[in-house]
Amino acid sequence: MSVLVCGGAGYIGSHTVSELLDRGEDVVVADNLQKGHKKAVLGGKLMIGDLRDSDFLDKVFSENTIDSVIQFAADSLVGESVEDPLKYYNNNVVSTLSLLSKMKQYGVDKIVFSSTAATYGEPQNIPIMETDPTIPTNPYGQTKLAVEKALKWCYEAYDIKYTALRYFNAAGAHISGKIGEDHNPETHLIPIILQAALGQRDSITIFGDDYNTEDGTCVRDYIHVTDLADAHILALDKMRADGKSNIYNLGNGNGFSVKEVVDITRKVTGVDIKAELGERRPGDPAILVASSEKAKKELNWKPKYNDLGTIIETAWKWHKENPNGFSE
Ligand SMILES: NC(=O)c1ccc[n+]([C@@H]2O[C@H](COP(=O)([O-])OP(=O)(O)OC[C@H]3O[C@@H](n4cnc5c(N)ncnc54)[C@H](O)[C@@H]3O)[C@@H](O)[C@H]2O)c1
Ligand SMILES: O=c1ccn([C@@H]2O[C@H](COP(=O)(O)OP(=O)(O)O[C@H]3O[C@H](CO)[C@@H](O)[C@H](O)[C@H]3O)[C@@H](O)[C@H]2O)c(=O)[nH]1
Repeated sequence: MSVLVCGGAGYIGSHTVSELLDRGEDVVVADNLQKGHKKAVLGGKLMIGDLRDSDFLDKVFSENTIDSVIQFAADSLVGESVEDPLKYYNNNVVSTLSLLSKMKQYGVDKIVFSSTAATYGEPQNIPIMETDPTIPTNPYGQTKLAVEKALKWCYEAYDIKYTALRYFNAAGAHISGKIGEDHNPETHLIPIILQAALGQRDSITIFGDDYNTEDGTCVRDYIHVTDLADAHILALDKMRADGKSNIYNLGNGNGFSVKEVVDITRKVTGVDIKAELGERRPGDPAILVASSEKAKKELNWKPKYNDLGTIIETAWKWHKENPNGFSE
């Protein structure tokens, strides 16, 4: 029996594939490589295709014996989603509905879904709890919330068990340095600062310093990618054991402002990275910090990388050793 990892050639997906392989699971990866990389998939079987392609999914489900699915495949840039919402509804909602139809058809009844802190929108409480209101401020978060609702109804109607994991900001790279974050174009804060440290950019731009936060810049909760990967496996284990559906936040509970992230990265790299002030980026909430108590209690999730300096060190190792990312 295999775990099907959709989007497994991407950043978080490839780190999860690595952890699944380490614990002896059979893995099938389905990815259209629009953002992913062949070299990021460290083992298992890679099948290249799009989740919206029904024939492709028939091939995936008929050629393999799938026990459960982990669904990472999506477009996931807040700013781009504001500019092009249809792209986000099309990929994020249509792809996952297409996948769910095939799961129903082939009798596969467990899915772990990559959701996001962006489902909450401008939070009413910090840290954010799973029971807090979900009012997304951008189409990206709205599409993820739409899928969460679809999962709930599919659970009730077809008994497809789901775990929606609402990640906060994924960061860092595999401790070994063998895989890491390689997005093109890169838009995420930490890799952008590291590109500046490598001299690949002259400077970075801070998107707004007039937010209602201590130093005026946005505050985020950065969680190590391997800690995220581990939570997916614990979620699978739990669904296999109790057959229940659930939603969990995954963050490390500490908020860091953009300016603080820049300062810590300067210390880690020893480079005096130049930071300029720019306009706010549309769709950005001021503060997103998680309460992950539910995941710790119910999944027995124990994040290992609690210090942001350590998280950035793992990313720095990857970027220094792979300044041009993956070769394919
Ligand atoms: N990176 C973060 O901080 C973060 C935070 C919260 C949630 N998420 C969610 O986690 C998931 C993974 O994020 P990531 O940063 O690893 O992204 P990523 O872009 O690196 O990975 C996504 C992968 O899915 C593939 N893909 C996209 N659409 C596809 C389709 N229609 N068919 C087949 N493959 C397709 C891409 O080629 C890529 O390999 C996404 O769903 C994202 O929304 C990410
Ligand atoms: O050049 C840059 C890039 C980012 N930022 C800021 O840095 C913070 C982090 O931005 P980024 O790394 O782009 O992540 P987010 O926009 O917070 O989104 C990430 O985290 C979300 C959950 O919190 C996920 O849902 C998204 O998929 C994922 O991209 C934000 O306040 C940005 O405005 C800058 O100031 N300058």
